[in-house]
Amino acid sequence: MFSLTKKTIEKLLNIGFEDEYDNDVNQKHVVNFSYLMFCVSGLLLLIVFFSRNMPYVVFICLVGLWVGVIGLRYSYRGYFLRAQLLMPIAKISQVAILSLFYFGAESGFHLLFLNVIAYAFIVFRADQRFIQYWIVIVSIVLFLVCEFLSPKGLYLTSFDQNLVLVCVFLFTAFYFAVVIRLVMNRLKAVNHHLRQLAERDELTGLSNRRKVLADAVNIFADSVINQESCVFAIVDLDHFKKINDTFGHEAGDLVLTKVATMMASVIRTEDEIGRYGGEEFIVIMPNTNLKEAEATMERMRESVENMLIETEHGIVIPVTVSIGLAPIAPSVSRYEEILAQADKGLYIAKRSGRNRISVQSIYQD
Ligand SMILES: Nc1nc2c(ncn2[C@@H]2O[C@H](COP(=O)(O)OP(=O)(O)OP(=O)(O)O)[C@@H](O)[C@H]2O)c(=O)[nH]1
Repeated sequence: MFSLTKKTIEKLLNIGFEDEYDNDVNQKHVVNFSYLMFCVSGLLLLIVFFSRNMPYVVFICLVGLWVGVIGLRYSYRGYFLRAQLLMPIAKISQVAILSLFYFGAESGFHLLFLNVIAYAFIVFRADQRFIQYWIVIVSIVLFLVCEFLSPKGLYLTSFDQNLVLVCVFLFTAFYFAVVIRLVMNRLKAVNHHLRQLAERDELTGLSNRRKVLADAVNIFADSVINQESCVFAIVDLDHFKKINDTFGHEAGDLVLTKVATMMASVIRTEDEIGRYGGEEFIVIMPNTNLKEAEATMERMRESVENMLIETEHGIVIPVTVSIGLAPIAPSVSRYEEILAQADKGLYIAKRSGRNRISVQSIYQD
């Protein structure tokens, strides 16, 4: 029940846009949310006026509700600017009518101008400052008019008055809380997305060079401090230039992607893998002794060798990898030295005929 309500609300908030990373996504959420709140408050007022037997005002409430639905419809159809603009006009009219003509300023309805001001600041972009300032100025002026002219409205008992004030307070607090939450959630999602873009290799989906080297620094430091074994490996596709030249660059990309996925599936979740550059990858295996690392890398080598990667014409592309391995040694103070050792291992594996692994270790365990 709760998740169904949540899903329905999310659907309503997302009216009129699908792209999660759309530039105006925050504003659109707030616009839709404001319309939802507008409709809900309009409905409540409708009930109040109906129960007080005031058909004339009930009619005005119905008009307000109709405007709310039109706003949502604008959003749905993609007329975002119209949806943006109609909301403050409708809200200002609603609050002004309530405060100046019906309930009077003592009701406290005019505090709802705060919501309009918050709306204006969040929903309009820097290039829409003109509209933003107008909405803020009109709201402030009308607020002051209500406050200082103190128009009298319907006779409200002190209980009625308190009730309205509590409702206005709750409505405003809820509005602010949800709007801040919407903005924060979006910010979090965008930050996450940006981090992904900054840390992922676009082609293979693995960590990119920057991320895997940052991991290397951290894992190296942790291993040294905790005196744990750790092994670095560099994996390089054999004769990759030939694959590109023979089957085309697109086929080369396909090979890189498939091999990367296969390699990532061979290692443990606590291991790290990333694209070092071109057809070269780094694997970092924390908490692993050399024998275990050799076994994992041998499994990786074999898995790649046995892969069946086909071009779109059904031709199988033969792929193998050479791997250089190096464990952390107590005498080493920088991770770059371990990487250099692994690179040396890779060079030897290539020179010895490729499709093999080679260990460069200062000490064997
Ligand atoms: N398709 C594709 N090719 C790439 C990419 N990045 C680098 N390459 C190619 O990878 C090839 C690497 O060639 P080399 O460094 O000569 O190495 P190799 O042919 O694999 O030879 P060995 O490493 O000695 O076995 C170059 O032709 C690059 O253009 C990429 O993202 N996609």
